[in-house]
Amino acid sequence: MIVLAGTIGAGKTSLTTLLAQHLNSKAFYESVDDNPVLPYFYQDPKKYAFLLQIYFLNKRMAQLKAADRVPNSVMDRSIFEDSLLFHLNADLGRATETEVAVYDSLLNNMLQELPQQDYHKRPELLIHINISFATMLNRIKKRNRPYEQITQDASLYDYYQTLNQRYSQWYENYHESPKIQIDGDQLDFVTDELARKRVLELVDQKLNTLHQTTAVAGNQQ
Ligand SMILES: Nc1ncnc2c1ncn2[C@@H]1O[C@H](COP(=O)(O)OP(=O)(O)OP(=O)(O)O)[C@@H](O)[C@H]1O
Repeated sequence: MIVLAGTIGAGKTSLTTLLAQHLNSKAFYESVDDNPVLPYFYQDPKKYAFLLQIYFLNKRMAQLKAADRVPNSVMDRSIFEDSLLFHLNADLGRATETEVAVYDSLLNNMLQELPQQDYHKRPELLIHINISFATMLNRIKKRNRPYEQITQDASLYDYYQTLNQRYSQWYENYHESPKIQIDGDQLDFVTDELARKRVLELVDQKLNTLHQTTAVAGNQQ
């Protein structure tokens, strides 16, 4: 299982599609437009932050179980980032300490579920698409989901900025699996054919290295 990571508008969904095609495998998407809680969350984050996380956690666990059965499956967001987003929301006063404690413990419990398959919960590779704050704002504007627009709610500017900053730190501290970072400002794999090729090359190289390491480890046993 390969998982994509990155802030809002980083291009996770698009790269998931590209990679699944490239690897001749299956893509697993978190559908955003039919998320019943998201518009409410943006309207009243304090009231709906906890419910939104429970919604995402439930969906992602189901997705993980389905993706686990497919070789080389590609997922459009990692379960680990939900925690990053929830902790940011909690720090902004949108969730109580108790809600955070309950969420953290539930996440932990769920990740330990099916212990015989525990290693499958850790992806083979995490791909972080790193974009600057300016690119993030452009993409959000261009995509035009009403509830994400800063013109609707000026406080979103700070939320997005902090989220973008926390992602860099989060990636540095991520050690659940092998990882690779793609420069999403430089490599616009959605519109630029050459960039697309380069990104797929980078991923192939990393996967080859990982497969070689696994083969060597296997031979030594
Ligand atoms: N765990 C979470 N907590 C709060 N909001 C979340 C969480 N996960 C996703 N979101 C929200 O859901 C929406 C979709 O986010 P996400 O980054 O997954 O997809 P995206 O914006 O389509 O990204 P991409 O363009 O990279 O595919 C955003 O408004 C984001 O803020």
